[in-house]
Amino acid sequence: MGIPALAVSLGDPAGVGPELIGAAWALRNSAALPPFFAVGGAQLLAAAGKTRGLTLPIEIIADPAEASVVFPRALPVLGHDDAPYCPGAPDKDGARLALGSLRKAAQLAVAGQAAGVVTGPIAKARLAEVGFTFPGQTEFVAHASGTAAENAVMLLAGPNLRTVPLTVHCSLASVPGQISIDLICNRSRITAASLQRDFGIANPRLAICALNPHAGEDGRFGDEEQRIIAPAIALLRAEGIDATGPHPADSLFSPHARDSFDVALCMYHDQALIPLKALDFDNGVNMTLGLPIVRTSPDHGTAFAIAGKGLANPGATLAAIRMAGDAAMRRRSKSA
Ligand SMILES: NC(=O)C1=CN([C@@H]2O[C@H](COP(=O)(O)OP(=O)(O)OC[C@H]3O[C@@H](n4cnc5c(N)ncnc54)[C@H](O)[C@@H]3O)[C@@H](O)[C@H]2O)C=CC1
Ligand SMILES: NCC(=O)COP(=O)(O)O
Repeated sequence: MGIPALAVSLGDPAGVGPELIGAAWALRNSAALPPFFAVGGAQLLAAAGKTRGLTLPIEIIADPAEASVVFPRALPVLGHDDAPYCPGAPDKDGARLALGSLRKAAQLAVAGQAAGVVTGPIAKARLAEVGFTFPGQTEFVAHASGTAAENAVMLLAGPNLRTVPLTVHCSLASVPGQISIDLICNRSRITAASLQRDFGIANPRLAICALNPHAGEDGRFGDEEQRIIAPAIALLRAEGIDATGPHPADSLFSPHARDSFDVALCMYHDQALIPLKALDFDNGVNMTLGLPIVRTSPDHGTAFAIAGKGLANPGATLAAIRMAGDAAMRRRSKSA
């Protein structure tokens, strides 16, 4: 029996998520995408597709197992949950639909009825208004799959770069207090194992960023490098992990330096996401490492201002679906 289809959650219905699901289905052959189905939103997806000039054949399915058969001729949509299409105007009904779609997609992946989950972009503040208590979809999917939040690691991956933010959705002021030897070692171990398992990199090279300018300049601009980051790197190296650093972050992303590592572990969100989005915005994928299930997402957000205008680039959604399919295949072939 083949691998099941991927479950794709809608994201916020007022954002670019729904139109990009339709665009991905329309490009499925040229983009060599694995089979996927959307979780809910049949009317919404049809209306969003129209804004891009697409008349999408949509078939509602009752069981994810039907998706792979339907996929070549129509966009499979699981179930009847729906909402009106109001691009650029998020509301609570839409947030509830987004949350229900995310929850169901994650459940199906956990149950093995989907090969993995690809999450459409949500606005965290909108979902919080309808009871979403997690900082983001990363922590939600970790919880749904029985994984401790500290073991769910955010990877941003594009054709030119992979980065991991070691701290994520928190204030910049809280970052120095959150960085510890345990945090760096735990997330580095998960990253190294995931690059082997999901990307087939036998001996991943991890570049660990400094926190301070010039890696602290021998303690003149901060001592986190000496107290925390260098000792963590020494521990990782003693375990056989190819970790280097602390690297001054300003030069780590130059074309020459990028050849010297497979992933950069960064101390805070923007240190990781700025270079990734500068280089690979239209093909960037957010993947959660350390889970028993595969989860990816496009790197971008809801982009409310351009939703429904035919302007949103589908590249990151295509890349997220493809990466999830590749990872699921690798896991499947290893366990066979
Ligand atoms: N994976 C997810 O669920 C993510 C969700 N977000 C959420 O999205 C909301 C908006 O966040 P922003 O920081 O404004 O980021 P954003 O990615 O939504 O928009 C940033 C800029 O990029 C443009 N853009 C985004 N996607 C595009 C695409 N596919 N093609 C062309 N242009 C595109 C937008 O028009 C805007 O100018 C926030 O509520 C945030 O929480 C942000 C990042 C990821
Ligand atoms: N900046 C990345 C982002 O917001 C995605 O977060 P998540 O919802 O995937 O946890």
